[in-house]
Amino acid sequence: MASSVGSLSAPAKPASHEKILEEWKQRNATQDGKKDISVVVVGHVDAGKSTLMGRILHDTGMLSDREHNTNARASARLGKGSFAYAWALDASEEERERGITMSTAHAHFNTTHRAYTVLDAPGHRDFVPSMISGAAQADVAILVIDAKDGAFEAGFGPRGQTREHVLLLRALGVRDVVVVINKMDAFDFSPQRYYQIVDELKPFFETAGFDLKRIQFVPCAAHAGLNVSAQSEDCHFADWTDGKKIPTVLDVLDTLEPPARDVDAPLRMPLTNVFRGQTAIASGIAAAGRVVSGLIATGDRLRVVPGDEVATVRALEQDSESVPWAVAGASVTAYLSGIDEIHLAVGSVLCPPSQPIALSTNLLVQLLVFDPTYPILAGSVLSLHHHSLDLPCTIVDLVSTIEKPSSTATGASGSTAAAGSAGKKKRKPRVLGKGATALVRISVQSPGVPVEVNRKDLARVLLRLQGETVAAGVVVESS
Ligand SMILES: Nc1nc2c(ncn2[C@@H]2O[C@H](COP(=O)(O)OP(=O)(O)OP(=O)(O)O)[C@@H](O)[C@H]2O)c(=O)[nH]1
Repeated sequence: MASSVGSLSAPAKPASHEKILEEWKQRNATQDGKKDISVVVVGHVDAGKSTLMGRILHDTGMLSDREHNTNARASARLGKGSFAYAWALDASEEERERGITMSTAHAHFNTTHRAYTVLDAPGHRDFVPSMISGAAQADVAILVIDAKDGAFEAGFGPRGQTREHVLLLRALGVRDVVVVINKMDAFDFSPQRYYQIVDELKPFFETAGFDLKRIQFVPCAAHAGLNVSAQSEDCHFADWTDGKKIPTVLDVLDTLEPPARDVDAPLRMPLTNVFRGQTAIASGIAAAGRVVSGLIATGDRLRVVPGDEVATVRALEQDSESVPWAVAGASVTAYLSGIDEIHLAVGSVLCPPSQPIALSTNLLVQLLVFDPTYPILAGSVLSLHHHSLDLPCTIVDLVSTIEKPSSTATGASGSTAAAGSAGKKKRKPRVLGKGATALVRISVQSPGVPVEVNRKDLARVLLRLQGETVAAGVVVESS
């Protein structure tokens, strides 16, 4: 069982939060239990994200042979046999029909030392907001690259999603990325192709502000299951390193460290989904999301922000199991009573009634500007993304900007260079240029956004304009 949840044998009446924290800290100190990590899977459309996850779920026992065989038969009937593994995550009829992921799917699997919650984000550019919502909840990321001839080049090209996804990950605070170079079967597992891709990606990661020590590369062929959980005689990865074993995707995932969890802070649980659920665990109004800070326990009375409604947690579900409590880092579904569904929405935050999160309509944001097609000026109306919330905002004032220095303009991204490095500072610029860092005032409509400037997880925002992510940043002041 994951280290952030209580056991099923806990009493119906919850222990005090102090006792829960004590138990959780003790468990962590003795390394009893697996560490919880949430991972978002990103990459250009058709790179093989869902196939890789389906394969991982199968190899870790979360998708049975029977379920997989059913998917294989049904997908073959539609002439889409190659999507059999992807169907484990692409569950809706439209997704299966079109062969693409449209919403972010949730699944769970365990490696030897870790309990993973996986968010399989869509690769298609029309669904970037879902990807943002997935990445905002993630501790680490898997970036899937299609190694096929022309496919890597298209994905990494100007219209490809590889670049945008890497920049978004960095902007959303993800620091560890496992780059899975997939479809290596199409190149007969050629080390030349693999290292060519690695060599092109590395400078881009560096320019985007990642620490290369935290970027790990793994070759695989997800569809055939090569180097996902085990190597096989058919793949020649072993030959590349004089017989020394190349780590598999699961080997690498098993070594990632979760970030420190803010368990002592008040509960903050932004909702990613609200629905009427009926499972073996509970039924009724269900609110799913990630515990960003603090802890949640059955019996808790919680305030829903925005609004002043209070609900009671009747039951909690994590990894399809009933749990009495969960702490920061866990993705859970809370079954609520004493509240009407209309008071809950995607983007609402569950908080203790005595310490609700504040809502702000005026934000001072430190921004990193990507490569906008349309100019960003004072008065521009954009959409602001904060966790799963997405609402219109207006740029009220361009306070200052530091233009991208020309020496970094050659970065592989061509879009965001080393932010903050010695560029020229300009007060009251007329427009925000590509690659600039800027301080801007933004207003959003009432009731506002639940941001907390002292907590990075809750201070990050992204700005989009006409279906394109144009800037990312951190709120430094809010009112
Ligand atoms: N040759 C080869 N094809 C693969 C491999 N992995 C996946 N594919 C194929 O690539 C196609 C797309 O796979 P998906 O898993 O749906 O890709 P995706 O990245 O999840 O797609 P979106 O979510 O829509 O962006 C399918 O036809 C897969 O069978 C692989 O290792 N080798």
